[in-house]
Amino acid sequence: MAGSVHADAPATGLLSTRRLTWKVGGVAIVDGVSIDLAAGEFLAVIGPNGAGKTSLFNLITGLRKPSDGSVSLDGQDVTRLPPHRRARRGLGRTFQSSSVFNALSVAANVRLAVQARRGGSMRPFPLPGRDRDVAERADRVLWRVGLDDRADAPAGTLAHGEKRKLEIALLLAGEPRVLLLDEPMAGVSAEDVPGLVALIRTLTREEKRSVLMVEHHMDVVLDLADRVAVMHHGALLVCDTPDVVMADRTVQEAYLGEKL
Ligand SMILES: Nc1ncnc2c1ncn2[C@@H]1O[C@H](COP(=O)(O)OP(=O)(O)OP(=O)(O)O)[C@@H](O)[C@H]1O
Repeated sequence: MAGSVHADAPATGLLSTRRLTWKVGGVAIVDGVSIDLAAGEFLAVIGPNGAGKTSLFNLITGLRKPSDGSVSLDGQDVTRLPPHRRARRGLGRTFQSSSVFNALSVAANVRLAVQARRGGSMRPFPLPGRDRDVAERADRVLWRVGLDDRADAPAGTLAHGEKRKLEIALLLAGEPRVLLLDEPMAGVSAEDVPGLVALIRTLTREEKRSVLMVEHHMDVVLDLADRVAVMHHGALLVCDTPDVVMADRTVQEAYLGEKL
């Protein structure tokens, strides 16, 4: 398996998995995956439909319990921790299906996420004084993703591209050290893709965040990723630089009949 981590190697990444496995009815949906995500690294996870990419994310964030193997953050085993405890340790995730409250304003959605991060209640409207720093933090995050001019709009009225930005804002509100982006370009119109790619590049490279991203658009993957992990039938086929991965014959074969 080119460029990948040996299953017995110590967990050296900011985020590491070892022999991570999830079986359903005896079938391995995720099959012995060992990866290391270094601090400041951008690792893309690709693979044909049904390869197990979202399931791998679910195991890393704790939404699913593995049948075998481990997940560690900063060298600490978090395999048994529930999702909110992993989030508190710096693991943040966007979802393919939207996690936005459509009836609330864009700003109120972000304030809720900031409050949740600070261990506050989920009150949708800030109180004066005590919650001022929450509102200020939310404003900063909205400005950061370029949604400050849409702060008062109901979230349900946002266009697809704007909604993706709001999902990224909700993620940033949690102040994560490791960002898990699940298909950030899904549903985004072709003309909005470059803007969203530029935003993700700025948020990650300039601020040296570590990112694990599942994405089907290969041009986006090649544009952003330092390394690419390819999954097929639940297992890791290759994990290496984009050039090496694109030239790999087993990868071409895995994608047979699909556009790479
Ligand atoms: N809860 C479940 N029970 C049984 N099978 C499941 C479950 N969740 C996922 N699967 C199956 O596991 C396989 C991997 O699914 P997963 O969504 O992880 O793939 P993926 O690589 O993210 O696919 P896509 O690119 O289409 O989003 C699929 O065959 C899917 O049907």
